[in-house]
Amino acid sequence: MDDGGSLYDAIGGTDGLRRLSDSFYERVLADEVLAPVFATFTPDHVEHVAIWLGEVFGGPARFTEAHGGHQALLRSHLGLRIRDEHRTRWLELMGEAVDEVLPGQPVVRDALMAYFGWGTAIAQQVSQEPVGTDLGDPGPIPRWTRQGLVK
Ligand code: HEM
Repeated sequence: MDDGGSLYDAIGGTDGLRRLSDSFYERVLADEVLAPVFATFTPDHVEHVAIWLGEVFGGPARFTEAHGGHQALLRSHLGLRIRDEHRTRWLELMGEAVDEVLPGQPVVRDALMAYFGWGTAIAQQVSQEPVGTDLGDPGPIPRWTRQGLVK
């Protein structure tokens, strides 16, 4: 079946994801709802998010190999106490970033936003637990295609 290829390729690989991550963080840091949540932001985040998304969307497993894998990602969100309004705003700003970086690609947009809807719910849930919580083994980093989560 022709499934249109990986989302990673559709976005333009790691460079495309860097552009997406850059555009997103520019918006976050200028946003009065989210900027305070990202008070510990450093420029490394842009690259780390691009690497994470690359692995999720079918690119190389670089987050697993060099950045602590699924568990490290979950741990980054511990203690943030993300509220509904934060998550809603996160999704709005990511939607704007997708529109800027990938204009005129509604099918890819829908697939990305479906992942972000799913992933932000997990981030919000984990963020209610205090820093240092033992998360156990969360398993490998999830993979997401145009058909959704790979089971
Ligand atoms: C699909 C959803 C999400 C993904 C893929 C994601 C990805 C990431 C990644 C890769 C990092 C680590 C950055 C680094 O180590 O440099 C990170 C950290 C962070 N994320 Fe998320 N995130 C998501 C949802 C959210 C949401 C909904 C919020 C809040 C509204 C949020 C707030 C933060 C903050 C504040 C940090 C920095 C924590 C620190 O200082 O280490 N994230 N996120």
